[in-house]
Amino acid sequence: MKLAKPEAPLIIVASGALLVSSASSMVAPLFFGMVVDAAQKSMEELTRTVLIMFGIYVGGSLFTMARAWLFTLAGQRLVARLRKQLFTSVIQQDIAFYDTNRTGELCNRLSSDTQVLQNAVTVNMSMLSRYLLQMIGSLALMFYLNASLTGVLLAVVPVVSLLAVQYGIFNGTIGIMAQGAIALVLWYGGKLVYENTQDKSQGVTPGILTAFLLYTLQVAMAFALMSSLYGEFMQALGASVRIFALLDRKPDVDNMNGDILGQADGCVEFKNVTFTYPSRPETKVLKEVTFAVKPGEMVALVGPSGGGKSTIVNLIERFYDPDSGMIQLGGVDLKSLDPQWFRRKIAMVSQEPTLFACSIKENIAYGKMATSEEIESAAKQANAHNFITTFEEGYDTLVGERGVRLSGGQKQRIAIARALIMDPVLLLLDEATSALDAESEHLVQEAIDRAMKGRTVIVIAHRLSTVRNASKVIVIDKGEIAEMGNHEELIAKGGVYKRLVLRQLTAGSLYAGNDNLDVNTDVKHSVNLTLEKEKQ
Ligand SMILES: Nc1ncnc2c1ncn2[C@@H]1O[C@H](COP(=O)(O)OP(=O)(O)OP(=O)(O)O)[C@@H](O)[C@H]1O
Repeated sequence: MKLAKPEAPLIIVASGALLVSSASSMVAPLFFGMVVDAAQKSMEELTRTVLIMFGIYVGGSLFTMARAWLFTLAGQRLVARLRKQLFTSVIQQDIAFYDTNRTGELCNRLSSDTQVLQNAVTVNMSMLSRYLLQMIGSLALMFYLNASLTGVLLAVVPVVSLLAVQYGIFNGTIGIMAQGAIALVLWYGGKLVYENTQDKSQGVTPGILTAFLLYTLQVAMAFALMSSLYGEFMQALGASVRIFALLDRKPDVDNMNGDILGQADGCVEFKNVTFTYPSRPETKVLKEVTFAVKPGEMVALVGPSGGGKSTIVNLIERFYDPDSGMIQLGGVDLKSLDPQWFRRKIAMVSQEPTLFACSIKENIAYGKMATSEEIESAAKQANAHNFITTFEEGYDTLVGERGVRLSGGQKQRIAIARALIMDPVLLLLDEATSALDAESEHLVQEAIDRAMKGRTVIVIAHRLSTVRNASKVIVIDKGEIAEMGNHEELIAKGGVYKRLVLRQLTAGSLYAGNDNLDVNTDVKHSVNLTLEKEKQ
């Protein structure tokens, strides 16, 4: 596996330690048996054997510790790199990916799936190799020492293993008691075999018998523990399939390649754009949409809720690609431009701005490395400076997760400052419909009006006053352009737009089902005048 390459030396050393520690546990029962026999001979022999056994035990333990430490180290390094690669892959994905993948699941991929994989390739793998080595080594030694006795004792291995797998008898106090009971049964069973067979003549000593019993237990235990690893390996298999699917996923909207234009002029053109959200392939959200926005123009998108206004904005940012047709920026197909480049030329202020859990300063300077002066100047233009300076920490105030420590109006003004600091050629705006108090609303509106000056603006308009100032109003209904023209022309036309305006005048809303909208009395008056003129 390419991923494990840098850890290869560590894993090789760890495997060496694994071999030595497994060998020591393989010979341990034999030496225990030798102690039993030595006890019947002389004190010196007993001392010598006990010392050798102790040496093997201490040496084996040291290698076991080294093995565990090295495998853990290799595993942690591996998982750290895997997480970095996964994170890079996650943040490179297109927006469509986030429409279908939940954040919680992605976090799981990064945290627990990688952890499961780490355990599998290091701890579980080393345990499996150790048990396997222990089992094969022990069996080989037993056969070498006495084949017929091995045959008899091995008959009990499946029973003990089954008990162990079924009831987990190797854990806790019950485990120790169960092991003791099994050892007793084996001891008497073995003794019986020993006394009633010709093995007596083959030099089976009580020590060898003890060693055999311990080996039988060891083999049974290794077998049981190996089967318990099966579940963990299956889990790791699932985790690795999910991880590698994510690592290998190529975003549909390619972020890496594309041209950089010398100058971006803010001119936007939609040519027969048809679009379906990948997460809802059965519904066409935009149908053959064609319009052009000239540099410096202010264009308002209006229409009933769900008509496709935000979708148009999403497509300009190239969060998605159209199914057919073309979107051009500065006369060039958006698909052939470098998204990282053109997104720096476009700023977006949405109804619910996304703030990050850091300071106000960092939130404003999110799109650009800016000086304190630039940050302050942007905040002043966005009517945010005054409220920021009332905070004890000023621009260093932490806004909390998603900006929870700020009011709706304050969040919007921070978002406007963030847009202004970029000095974008194209400003995409979604006017707030959320209920702001009159003071806050006025400050936000003033900031928006200021932000619009001197650049191309496409605004999803909710206020009649904005629409009236727009050089072009595009009415989007059910994914199609229903009408296009300026306010006066569209009122004169007497179509969808006029009905929307009338509804706003009667229900206080430019859109069906939304009555939070503000209509200034003077605007109402002017529209009424227009409508009356039209009647005459
Ligand atoms: N990410 C998405 N995945 C699937 N469908 C979506 C997605 N976003 C919007 N839609 C659907 O696309 C259609 C157009 O939505 P859009 O948000 O563009 O409308 P809108 O005119 O901006 O509405 P509103 O004024 O309520 O914001 C709706 O039917 C909506 O349900």
